Amino acid sequence: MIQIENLTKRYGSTEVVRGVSLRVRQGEIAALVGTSGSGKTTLLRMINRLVEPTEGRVLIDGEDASGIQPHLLRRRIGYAIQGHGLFPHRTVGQNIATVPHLLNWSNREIDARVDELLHLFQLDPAQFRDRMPHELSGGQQQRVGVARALAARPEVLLMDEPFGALDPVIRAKAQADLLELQKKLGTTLVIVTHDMEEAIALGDHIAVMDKGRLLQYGTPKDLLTQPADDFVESLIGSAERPFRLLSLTTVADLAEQGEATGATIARTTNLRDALAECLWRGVDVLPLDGGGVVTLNALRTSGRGLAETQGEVN
Ligand SMILES: Nc1ncnc2c1ncn2[C@@H]1O[C@H](COP(=O)(O)OP(=O)(O)OP(=O)(O)O)[C@@H](O)[C@H]1O
Repeated sequence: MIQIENLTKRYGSTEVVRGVSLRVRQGEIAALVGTSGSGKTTLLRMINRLVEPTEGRVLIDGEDASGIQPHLLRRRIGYAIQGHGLFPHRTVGQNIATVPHLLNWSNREIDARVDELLHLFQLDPAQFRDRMPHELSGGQQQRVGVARALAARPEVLLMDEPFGALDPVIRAKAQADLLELQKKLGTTLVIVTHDMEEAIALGDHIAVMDKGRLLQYGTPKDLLTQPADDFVESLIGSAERPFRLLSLTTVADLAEQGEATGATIARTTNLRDALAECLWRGVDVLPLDGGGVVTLNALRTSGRGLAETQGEVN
């Protein structure tokens, strides 16, 4: 659990983070979004004391971070940044081993951990362990960057625009991999992103920042249905809101008995993707994995229901 209490950062007379309080529960993902310069990175870096707070405090599992030596704190908290930040003259294996090495793990333990993480990130150790970072694609570099941040099994992982440099297709894949991994490991995650879509896809809770202030901290649904003010509403994008709401629910909730032709879709498919699939295939019913169907009619009704809850009925 991360508790951020009334955290403020001033440079001279300028307050770049202003009295922010929020909690991230064990195993949850918090996404920090907001305009450029709103203080997201500064807030993130105060969690691992790369930036020292001017006022307020951060508790990690109840322990005041200001009482933990910064270098020890940073070994407990993984940190991954945009453009991966890999050491260019060290192999993939050496990069991943950085923190375990600092913690004096045995060579045997380190080698086993490196291979375990490479497997986890779908990079064959025999093929990738001894490569240099420049011998990897952008997506592979990014995965190694995240693997390195996770190497010493940190309780908390901080990520600053980790997928910002990736193209949209790889980015979606990287997000899905991260979600799966995070569920498996139970890591508490705080991620800074410019991309509301990414925040909605990843965040259990989303923190919206503007000019150093926290405007709203809530679930994706809270933000979509009850934006705290015009700024949050504009960031959410009112035109896309119905689609974003659709992306929060899976077809499993709308499954009906019946049969339909064509390839089945997973029950975890969200309503937006199912709607796109109907339009793309030109059908009004889709078969589901494991039996049953979802109909275009059910998707429409559900979409209308969601729109009504936010007062957008026409
Ligand atoms: N060391 C520093 N000295 C003075 N001002 C700083 C320092 N670091 C950051 N700032 C200022 O603090 C404000 C917040 O910066 P921060 O990087 O936290 O914003 P951000 O929301 O992460 O922005 P972006 O999305 O563009 O990365 C900016 O106006 C920035 O210029």
